[in-house]
Amino acid sequence: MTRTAAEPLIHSHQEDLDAQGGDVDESLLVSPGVFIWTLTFCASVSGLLFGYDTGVISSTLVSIGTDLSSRPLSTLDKSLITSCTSLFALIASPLTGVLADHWGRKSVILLADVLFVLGALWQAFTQSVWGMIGGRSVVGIAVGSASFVVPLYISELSPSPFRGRLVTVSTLFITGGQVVAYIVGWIFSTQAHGWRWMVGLGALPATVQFLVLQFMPETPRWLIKSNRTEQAKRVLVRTYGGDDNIKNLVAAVMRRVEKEIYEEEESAGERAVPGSAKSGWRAKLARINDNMTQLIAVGGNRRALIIACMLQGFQQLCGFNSLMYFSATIFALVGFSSPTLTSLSIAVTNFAFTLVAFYCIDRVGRRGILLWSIPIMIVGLVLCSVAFNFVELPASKAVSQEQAPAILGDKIWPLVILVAMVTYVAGYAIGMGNVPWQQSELFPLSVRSVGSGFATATNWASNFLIGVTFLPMMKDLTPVGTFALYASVCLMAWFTIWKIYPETCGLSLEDVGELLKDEWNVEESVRRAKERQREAKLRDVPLDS
Ligand SMILES: O[C@H]1[C@H](O)[C@@H](O)[C@H](O)[C@@H](O)[C@H]1O
Repeated sequence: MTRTAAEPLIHSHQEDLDAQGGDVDESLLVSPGVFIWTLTFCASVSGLLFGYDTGVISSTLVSIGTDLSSRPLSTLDKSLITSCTSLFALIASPLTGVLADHWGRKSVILLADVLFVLGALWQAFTQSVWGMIGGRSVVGIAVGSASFVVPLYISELSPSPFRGRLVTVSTLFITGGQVVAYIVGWIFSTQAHGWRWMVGLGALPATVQFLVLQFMPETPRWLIKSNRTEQAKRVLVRTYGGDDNIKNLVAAVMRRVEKEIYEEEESAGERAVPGSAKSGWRAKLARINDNMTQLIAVGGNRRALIIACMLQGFQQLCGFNSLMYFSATIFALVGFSSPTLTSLSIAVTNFAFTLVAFYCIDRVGRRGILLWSIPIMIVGLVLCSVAFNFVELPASKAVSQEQAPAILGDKIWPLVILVAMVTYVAGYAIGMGNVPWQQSELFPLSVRSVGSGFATATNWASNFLIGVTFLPMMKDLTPVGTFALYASVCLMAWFTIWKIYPETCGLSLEDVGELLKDEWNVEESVRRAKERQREAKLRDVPLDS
């Protein structure tokens, strides 16, 4: 079999299967091709913007001074500027979830780019606090749309053995964007009006992505659903490589998706009230209404929604973003002389350990990686909570982001807190930080987009909650209580995942739907995942090397 650089490697057993004309197994693919890598990287630029825009706000707030409305920012101004982004993200994700079904996944990425540019320029040129809130809200709509549609786009394009790691690339870009935001913030914070550059720079990658996206295809699954089968076939051929030897594989994927659509349309037909045929926008509204109902009423969809929302909720409620937003404040409180630089260790650890997730996720599995990484988070949080007992905090001063005083006490405990936080963040980045973004694979095609939209809204709602409760909790519940609470949330997450989250690693998108159809199927899924691993070993092909 000849192979060009643009084609994925495929195990030679594939040729035997093709010769026999038998059905084909995606796990025989040995690596993704250049085409799919290129699409993944281009789509993930939205992740970079997501990370950058959410990460840059803390240095922006401390650099604005009196540039807006000719006065210093009040605490209320700061809260509004910070929280409006997550608020608008949470409103936008279910709405653009519906749009992604009608316009296509790519169109929503394009829309998000336009909003990213608009929001960045709006913030950079605004003269008032309300102008800033307006700009941040536009960015919120962009972030809310991009955060669900990019993993959806990637998972619908990816061959199943690589889906986990390809979706993880978008999380790598998010965490990378946060590191870049910290560094840019640090560079520009010393310059007069430097914050305008910090927020304005986000327009650059968005413009580049907008241009590159013109050359990128829609996902084959959306194309098939929109009756564009020839186009879908062309995308699949390029995704799996142009080689004749994979034609059976492409045909098998087409068959699988068409079968799923056929079954879904058949049951929609059965559900339709006789004589209720509508046309135009009425038909569209009826379709949207039907999708929403099906998301809740059909057992498999409901289970998928519960798992996706549960994972997204726990991703935020475990408290990671309080460190992302306020770690400099905490490090200043416990006495580090350079808190901003110390807090960079949080962002860098998050990025570095997402690389570990990238390596492991298709080997260990989604469920597997969560079950062994959450205990690491718990160890970090408990250690943190214990260490805070030994650090004397300035009781007279409220915990505020502005000027937390440098202090005190024994030097060893602040260091223990740093080590504990880094341990927690490492555990988070390996599992919780990225597995919830694999959400799209849980839903069948008919409700994939709306389901992912709702799960993403859960993420942003919980993100908002953590953002507004962290500082009051540090004050009223004390740091010891706050970190102990996050540890107990992680414990709850572990048990819930253990009970209801089946292993989806290596399954095709269509097979995941089958898995959740009648029950959670946890034991069966784990057994089958082990079987797949054994088979791969027997063939001497790592599932995902
Ligand atoms: O997956 C991402 C990532 O873990 C980020 O670091 C975090 O800030 C986001 O909230 C999360 O959704």
